[in-house]
Amino acid sequence: MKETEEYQPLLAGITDREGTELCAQLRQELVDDVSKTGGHLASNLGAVELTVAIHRVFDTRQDRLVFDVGHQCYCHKILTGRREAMATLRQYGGIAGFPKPVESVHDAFIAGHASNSVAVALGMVRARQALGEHYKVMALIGDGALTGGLAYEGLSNAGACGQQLLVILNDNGMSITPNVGAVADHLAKQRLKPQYLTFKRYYRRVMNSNQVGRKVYRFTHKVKQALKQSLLPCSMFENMGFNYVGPVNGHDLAGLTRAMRYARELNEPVLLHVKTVKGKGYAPAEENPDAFHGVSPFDPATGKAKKKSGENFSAAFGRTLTRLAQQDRRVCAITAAMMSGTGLEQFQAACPERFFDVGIAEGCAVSMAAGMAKQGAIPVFAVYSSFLQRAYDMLIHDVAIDKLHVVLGVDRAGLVGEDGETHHGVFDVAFLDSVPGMTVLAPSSYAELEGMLEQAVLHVNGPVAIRYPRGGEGAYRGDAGPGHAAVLRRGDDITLVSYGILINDVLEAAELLAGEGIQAEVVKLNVITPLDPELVLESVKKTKVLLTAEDSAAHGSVGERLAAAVAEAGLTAKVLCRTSGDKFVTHGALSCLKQELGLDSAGIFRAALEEVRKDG
Ligand SMILES: Cc1ncc(C[n+]2csc(CCOP(=O)(O)OP(=O)(O)O)c2C)c(N)n1
Ligand SMILES: CC(=O)[C@@H](O)[C@H](O)COP(=O)(O)O
Ligand SMILES: [Mg+2]
Repeated sequence: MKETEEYQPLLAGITDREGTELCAQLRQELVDDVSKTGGHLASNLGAVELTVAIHRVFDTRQDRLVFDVGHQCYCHKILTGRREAMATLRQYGGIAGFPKPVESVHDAFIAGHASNSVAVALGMVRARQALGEHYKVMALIGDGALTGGLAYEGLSNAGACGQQLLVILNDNGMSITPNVGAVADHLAKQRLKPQYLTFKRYYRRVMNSNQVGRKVYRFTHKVKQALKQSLLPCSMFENMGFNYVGPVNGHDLAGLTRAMRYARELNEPVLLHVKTVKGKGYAPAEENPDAFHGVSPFDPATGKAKKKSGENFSAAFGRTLTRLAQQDRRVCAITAAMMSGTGLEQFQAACPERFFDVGIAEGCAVSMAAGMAKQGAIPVFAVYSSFLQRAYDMLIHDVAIDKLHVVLGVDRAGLVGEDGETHHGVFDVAFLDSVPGMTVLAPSSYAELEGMLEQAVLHVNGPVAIRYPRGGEGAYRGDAGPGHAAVLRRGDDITLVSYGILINDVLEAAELLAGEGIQAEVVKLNVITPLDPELVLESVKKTKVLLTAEDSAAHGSVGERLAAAVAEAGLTAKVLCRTSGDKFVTHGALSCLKQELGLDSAGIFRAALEEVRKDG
C-alpha cells in the first residue's frame, strides 16, 4: 500500500443495521454461489459476521489478516473485489477456494493446511518490528485447527512476544466432524462462562480517565487479575500470555464489532474468543455441518447434491479395514480429523474402542502409531497425501529407524482437482521412497486396494503405505495379484509404464496407438517402493522406447528411477517421463488439469506417437 493512501477499512462507514442486512445478503450469495460451483459452505456461513466485523474495523490492504486453512475466506473474497469472480470459484482458470496473495492485496498469505496461522502472523509481527512499521496483524483460526501442535508453537511464541497480535478464535465446536481432545473440552467450558468483555471495557475506560492516575491503574489491574484468577477459572490463553477477550457471540454483528474495535486498540497479544454456529443461516448446513463442510454442486432449495456420489477408493478402504479389524483385534484405525473423508465411519461404528481421532495432528498420529506398533498393535493411519507431508520426520524417526509395522492409507494421492496446489498429493511418491525400509503399494482398482491392504496389514513387515486417489475406479477393474508389476498389454513398439488410477489413461492411449498401427506394451507397477524394474527393462530391451506416466512431481518420480535403471542396465533406449512437473499445479476439474499436464489419454497418446514416429 502506498504511503499516501489512507487507512480505510472497507466497511468502516456502515451502521450496525446496514451491516446486519449485508450479512443476510452475503449468506444468500454464499448458498447461491456454492450451490453452483461446490466448495466449503458450512464454515463460510458461520464466519459471515466475523468477516464483516473484521472489514468494519481493519483495513486489510495494510493490516495483515492470516486465515487458518483458508476454507472460510469466501465472504472476504466477495467483499474484496471478487464478487463476480465467485462464479468461477475453484474452477480451472477461476479464483481459488483458498486465500491467494496473487489474487488480491487483501489476501495476506497462502492457506490450505491447518494450524500454521499464528506462527505465520507472528512472523509478520517480527517483520513489522524489525522494519519499524505500524500495521495490525491478525490470525483467524478455528477450534479444529487449534488441535494441531503447530498452533501451540505459534501461541507459545506469540504470547511471550508482548507485541500487538490479534488471534481471532472462531469456535463452533466443530472440526469437519465434532472437535476432539482436551483443548476442545477446555473451549467448551469457556463458552459456558459469562461474558467478561463488558466489565473489562468499562474498567479500562474508567481507569484510563484523568480521574485516576497510572499508579492506581497498575495497582488495581493487578488486583483485578488476581480476583479474576481466583473467581473465574483462567483460560489457557491467559496462562500463555494473551489478553483473553470473550467469549463473544459471533452472530451479533454489533457486539462482535465492538469487541473487535476494543481488541484493535490493545498493544499486546490478544485472543478474541468468538462463538459461532457452523452452517449458520442455511438449515441443511446447520443440521448437517459435516456433510456441508465441503460440497459438490447442490440444489439450494433442498440441499440435495446434484450428482449422486458413488463408491470410491476411500469407502473401499474403510470397508476392507473394518473387515480386517473384525478378524484381528490387533488392527486399529487412526485419523487426523478426516474420518468421513478417509471412509472410516463404518470402522468407527463397528470398532469404536480401536478407532482414534487425534484431531488435526498428523505428526501425533504417526508417532502414536509407532508407539502402538511397538507394543504389538497393528495401527493403520488413513491420511490425505498432502497432509502426511506434516509427519515426514515422525515417519523417519519414530517409525522407520526401528522398522515398525505402521500401515499408512495414503488417500487423495495424485491430483485432487478443485482444492488445488495446497492439496494435490504429488509429493508422497518421492518422500516415501526416501524413507529406508518403506514399502509403497499402488492399487489401480478396488479389488487391488482390498488385496493390497490385506497384504499390508497382515503380511508386510515394517512401514508400508498404500496410495490411492480421490474418487472412484475407472475402466480398469483388474486384480494384478501380488507381483511387483504386471504386463497388461503386449506390444513391440513402445513401453508404457504407469501405476494407480492413471493406468486407465495409459490403457486408453495404448488403444488409440493401436488405431495408428503402433503396438504399445503396457506395464503396470503394483509396488513402487522398493522398485523392481525387471519387467520394465525386459520390455524396453524389445521396444527401445519407454514412456512413464504418473500424477506425481517430477523430482523423485518413478520415471526418474526407471530412467536410471535403464541407464544402469546399459540399454540404449529413449526415456520420456510424464509427471505433474516441477511446478505447483493449480486448481480445477481433474480432466482440465490432466489435459494441461498431458496426463490424459490424448496427451499420453500424442507424446507416445511423436516419440515412436521420431524414432522410426
Ligand atoms: C494439516 C491439515 N490437516 C487436515 C486438514 C483438513 N481440514 C480442513 S478444514 C478442517 C477442519 C477445520 O476445523 P476448524 O478450524 O474448526 O474450522 P471450521 O471448519 O470449523 O470453521 C480439516 C480437518 C487440513 N486442511 N490441514
Ligand atoms: C479444507 C480442507 O482441507 C478439506 O476440507 C478438503 O478440502 C477436503 O477435501 P475432499 O473434498 O477431498 O475431502
Ligand atoms: Mg471449527
